[in-house]
Amino acid sequence: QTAAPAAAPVAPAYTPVSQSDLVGASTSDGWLMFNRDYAGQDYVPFDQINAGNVSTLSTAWTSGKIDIPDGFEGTPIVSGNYMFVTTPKDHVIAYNAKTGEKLWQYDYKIAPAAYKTLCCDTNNRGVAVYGSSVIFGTLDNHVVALDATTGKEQWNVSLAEPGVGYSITEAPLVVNGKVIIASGGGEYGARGFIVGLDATNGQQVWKTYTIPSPDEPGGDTWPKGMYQTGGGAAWMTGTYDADTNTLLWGVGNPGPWLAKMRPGKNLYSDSLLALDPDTGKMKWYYQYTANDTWDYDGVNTPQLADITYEGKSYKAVIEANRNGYFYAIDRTDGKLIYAKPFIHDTSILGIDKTGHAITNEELKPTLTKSIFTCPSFLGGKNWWPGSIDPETNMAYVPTLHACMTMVGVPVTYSAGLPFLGEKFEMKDDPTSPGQYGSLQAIDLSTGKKVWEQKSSYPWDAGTLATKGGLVFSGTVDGYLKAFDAKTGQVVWTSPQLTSGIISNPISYQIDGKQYVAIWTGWGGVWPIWAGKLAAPEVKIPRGGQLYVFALPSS
Ligand SMILES: O=C(O)c1cc(C(=O)O)c2c(n1)C(=O)C(=O)c1cc(C(=O)O)[nH]c1-2
Ligand SMILES: [Ca+2]
Repeated sequence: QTAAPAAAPVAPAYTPVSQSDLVGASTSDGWLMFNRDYAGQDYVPFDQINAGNVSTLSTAWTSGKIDIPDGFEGTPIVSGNYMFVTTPKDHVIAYNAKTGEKLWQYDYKIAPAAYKTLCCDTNNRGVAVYGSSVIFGTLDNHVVALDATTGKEQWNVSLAEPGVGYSITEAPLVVNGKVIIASGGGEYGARGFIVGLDATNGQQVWKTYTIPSPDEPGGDTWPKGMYQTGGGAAWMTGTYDADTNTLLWGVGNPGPWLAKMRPGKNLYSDSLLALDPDTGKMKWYYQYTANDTWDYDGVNTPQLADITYEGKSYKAVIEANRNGYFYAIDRTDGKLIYAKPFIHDTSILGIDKTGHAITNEELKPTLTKSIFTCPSFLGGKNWWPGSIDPETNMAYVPTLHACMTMVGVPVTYSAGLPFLGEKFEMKDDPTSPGQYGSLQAIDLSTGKKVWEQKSSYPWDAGTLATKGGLVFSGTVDGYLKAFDAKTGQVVWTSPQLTSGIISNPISYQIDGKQYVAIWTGWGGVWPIWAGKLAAPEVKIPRGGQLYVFALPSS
């Protein structure tokens, strides 16, 4: 390249990221991983932006519109002065996080076969940073490492063929020099797995299937041979307990969807797995929904929190599950602390003496029986990460309110085709018709709702809690909002942005200035699968744009 050097961006210096930087991510000025820190709290200890001044928040810089019509689900990662983002088509872009200057762009070429096995839109939720690498997964199942300062490829490995069911949508997590990442593909019967790759060269160190073979523990919870097409995709980034060196990772729905075809608990579908990050060996598991027939993937972020419940202290892992229950589980042994419904729920009847959900067997469809149940197959909450505020002791949870009809249909497995065995249609929740979403604050020491902001739209965006006493989240019609963390009152609404928001807001500081960043870019699962319920969103313009907000300079 001989282009005019004066126009070339001056790349800021980059400080390589170490394992101790990742362990200390919660006190960093950046946003070093998908959920900011290993605990997965999506909380920043910054209070420059607060209830007193948030009304003056304005745009510091934007990316300009990016003309891709699919859902922008990526969480920007900020390390030093660099911000790394992904587009739904596996492009990676580096910006100067302070000025918005574009530093480089890497255009991954997705194998066309990959597009036929994407259940829920074309998307990429972001990168991981480690050493001088920026690491991400692709829809055709590669994991790629780029040089953070130049965007040049360092290594590129393939985990599975495209077109047979697998696809990677999640951001990797790096622990102890290993890139931990997993596939999606539960709707295609692809047998789920999680891998640990050597971060220096991409070589596989371990691979753990989420669905056991007959000779492994849990293998007897499947009818003969069905584990091979049993789904169980671990398609959302997990978290990590550094104190006990334990990885926590959620597992999705079993395949096929029609449970009557696979009697048994179908471990480890819809479960939380505790794994050794160095070997992939399982320490314990907790199954949220046994023998699931409703697509209640157990993949929502397992968030670490130290809580008190009924007078006792626990090292807990918190998860607002797709089955509509808000769980607190002891993260030292996988035992339930409590689980409480946070939406209208007919699929789950309560919790039994062993601490597990009692599923409503009457509301499981067969080839001849159609059922109506709540929540819908998109769950009481889908993948959008919530946040945990240690000061208010609350979890801020984006929730969905809808029900569904469902009936069995004959299906046989064929690689690369949907493996469902059910037909379904989303319906209004009779207890809250026309109200498809809410943002809820839940007290960690009771599991009970403290406040709720209802919306006619689904609540399709993640949340960010800040020490400034604020909770940020986005709306389907394109507004970023700040809520008072204690009361839920709206204290700031952005101007209407170019598209709807289905991503997770982040915050970072550079040179003593606090920024809040968010992608717009409507898409994701709702417009594809919500049927008539998604009619109001047809008018929402498509295309992505990254917005970065800050207080005006005084
Ligand atoms: O079982 C799976 O493998 C799998 C994967 C994905 C994905 O990778 O995005 C989703 C789902 N399931 C799913 O059930 C779902 O509701 C969903 C929503 C979204 C999205 O990006 O909005 N992805 C997925
Ligand atoms: Ca699924």
